Amino acid sequence: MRQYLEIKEDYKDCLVLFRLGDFYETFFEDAKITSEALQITLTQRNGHPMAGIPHHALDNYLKKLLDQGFKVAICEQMEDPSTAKGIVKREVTQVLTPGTVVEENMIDENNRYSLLIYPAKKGYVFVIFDFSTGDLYIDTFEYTENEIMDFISSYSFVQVLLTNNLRNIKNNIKNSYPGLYVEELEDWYFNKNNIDIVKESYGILNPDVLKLNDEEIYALGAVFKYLEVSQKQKITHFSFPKRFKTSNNMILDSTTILNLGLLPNKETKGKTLYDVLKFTKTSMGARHLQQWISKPLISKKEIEERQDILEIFRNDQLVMEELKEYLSAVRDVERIASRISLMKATPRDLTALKTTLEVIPYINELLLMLGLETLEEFFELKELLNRAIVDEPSNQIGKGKVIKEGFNEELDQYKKIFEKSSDFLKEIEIKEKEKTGITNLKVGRNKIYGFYIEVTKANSDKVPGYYIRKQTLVNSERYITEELRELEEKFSIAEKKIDELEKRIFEDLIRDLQRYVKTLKIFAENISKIDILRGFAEASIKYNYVRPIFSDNKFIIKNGRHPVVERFVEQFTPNDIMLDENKRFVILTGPNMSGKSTYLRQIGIISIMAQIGSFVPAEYAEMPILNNIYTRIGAKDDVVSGKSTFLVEMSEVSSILNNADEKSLVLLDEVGRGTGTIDGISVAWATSEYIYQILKSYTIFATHYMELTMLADFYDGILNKRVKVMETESGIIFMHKIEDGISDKSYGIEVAKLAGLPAEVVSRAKEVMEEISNKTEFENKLKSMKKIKHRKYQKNTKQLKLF
Ligand SMILES: Nc1ncnc2c1ncn2[C@@H]1O[C@H](COP(=O)(O)OP(=O)(O)OP(=O)(O)O)[C@@H](O)[C@H]1O
Repeated sequence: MRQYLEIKEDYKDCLVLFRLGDFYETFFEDAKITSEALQITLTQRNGHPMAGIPHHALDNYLKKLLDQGFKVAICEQMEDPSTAKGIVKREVTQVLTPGTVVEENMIDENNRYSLLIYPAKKGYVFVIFDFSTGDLYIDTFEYTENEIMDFISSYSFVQVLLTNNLRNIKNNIKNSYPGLYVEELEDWYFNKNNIDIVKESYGILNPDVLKLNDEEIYALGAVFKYLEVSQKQKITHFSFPKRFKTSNNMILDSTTILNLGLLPNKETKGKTLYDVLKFTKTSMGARHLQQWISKPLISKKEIEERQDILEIFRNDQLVMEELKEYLSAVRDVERIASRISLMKATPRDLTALKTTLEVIPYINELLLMLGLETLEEFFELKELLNRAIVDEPSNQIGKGKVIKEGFNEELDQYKKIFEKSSDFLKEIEIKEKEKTGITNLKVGRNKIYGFYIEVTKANSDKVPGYYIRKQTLVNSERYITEELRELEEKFSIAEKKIDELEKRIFEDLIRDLQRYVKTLKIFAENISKIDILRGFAEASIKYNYVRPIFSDNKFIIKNGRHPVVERFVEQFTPNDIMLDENKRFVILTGPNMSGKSTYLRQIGIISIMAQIGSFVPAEYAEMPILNNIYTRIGAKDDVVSGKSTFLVEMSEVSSILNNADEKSLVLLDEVGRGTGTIDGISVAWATSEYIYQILKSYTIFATHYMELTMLADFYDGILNKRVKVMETESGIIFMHKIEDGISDKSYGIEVAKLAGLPAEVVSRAKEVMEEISNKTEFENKLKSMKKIKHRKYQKNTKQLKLF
């Protein structure tokens, strides 16, 4: 127990799983927590609480603990208990958190991004990394605490690390995401010699090649230090840091990713753009698809390169189908490479790698037929794996069932001795039967007692004198002979040697394979691209998408559809948009539920699809390459920070007005609704003018404020559109069709009726409306709006930041 307490002292923040024989035990407070979390029995040892899990079921239980946000330290026996003198030496061999698991059976195909937040002089450095794939991004963001929360909400992080002076953010995260693992890192994680850790991890002499500033290097060093401490080894499998903000990509803000339903989270799973486009066959492809969607391209050349490949697949559907079959056999090489680098690869990983390498030539054959670039074939690696690993290896190393015959002479020799001894056992059985005349005599082996000759009690009198009694069972006796004892010794030595040798050979092999990690990761990226684009081709055929073309000053979508909504409604009504440099602002009016938000989102999503290289749900699309999309859709309270709906709304508008430009698409839904009508209209009016005059962004503004439609009288480039509604005897029918004009009524009461409000309430509402709707008043308001003085904005962005 003293040994346990000493170890626990160093791992106070962890649940310590302490190996005792065939169990991992937990003690004291840890035992109470573990038994509760895993629903296992709480027992006692010397009067102290204890709860244990069988060693073979570790992964299963570990997964449950990590999923519940615990940090777990695994304390192993460092020597064989049967030969150890005194107390068996034990050490913590690894510390696991949700962001540091890489074991195949504990994680699904999705990326497992962790986020480290480090306060910089200006803003915060974010390091976003996936330990299981080695993918890493870094950047400095001038975010407010609320923007940090938004950022966290739009990416499904598995853990957040932060410095200990960010308590407020930590508490906010804890309140908003109770299941998310959050850890404060002490100051010593961040210091000057982090530069050395970074250099070592990347094997570089000069960190300048990483193009990071000092603060970013510290933050990155802290990540490596954290991982080194928890994994107890050097970390070398990460890719060079990629910038989150690059000039090659659109940087979608988290609000837009959420508003447009681009990537799945718990609530939107199955109903996002990602779900519609996920025709990928490999886990790597699926993960990279998420990355593509969150970072659409802005280079026409790169987009068109993707489109060209897609088109090639699309034009040869037979090959496309065949390729699908082969891709299905491709395993998660990206993660296998990480496990090789971390010395955590299993025999199963190597078989998976072998299978993958075997299908590459077939994939390459198809790629060649299509005139596409082929993939690296790794001949040498394939040959090595074929030579080293048996076809169906056991996942338990040390039983002689992993390393192939011929790979290591010494191992082969002991395996032969082992096999011979088994044959010899059979011979002894025959011989002893003959000698003693006991026909049901059996020669066998028991894990604890070793070799034995078993004779039933009925035949005890026939047992010869040279049999030495070893064990008494209910109906039989077990004996040993001198010959058998000698054989047993040889057998045990061989068994032990096989165990030692196979483990060592396997370890050496993995170490040797580390030279392939970099190229395997490049392969992973290349095959993901093929997988995704093949999938885009399949989606484009199945869902009838067209290839968009890009032109600077036209934004034309004919008969466009919302790719997600169209999958869920019986009949989707397609709609057009036609904007250009002179007509680039649409005020869209229409009743609730008529399809305004869908239309708005559809234009955003189609733009994103176009810029990730996919075809789009439309009959024709000619669009500009946008450098960003900004959205203000839906009103939500920010309970955590205590901000009202209106304040959240205005913060978002402020961010748009500070960032959008003529190459942006701005989608506004109901701006100003969170406050009084007059205030709301005024803010919406001023915002629209500013966007129109100064930012010149392509904009669609859906609103209930009829008054805003008067903007079109002031500015030639502002258009009024409405959603068509049909009035019938029994109520209104939504046509979901966008047409020129202004929605003349708000139909609020009609929608209330559709929603099932009691008939009396609906008819009373109509009565009240008759009485209060004063036409003259409305007309007077319009008249006074006509008199609004023109205002020419002067661009002065510095003063704009309101929140
Ligand atoms: N073009 C369309 N074709 C078919 N169905 C549609 C179309 N657009 C919208 N719908 C259906 O109508 C529903 C309501 O659409 P949407 O949310 O866009 O309305 P809205 O006008 O924005 O409403 P609100 O003002 O209340 O937010 C959608 O969930 C969808 O089922």
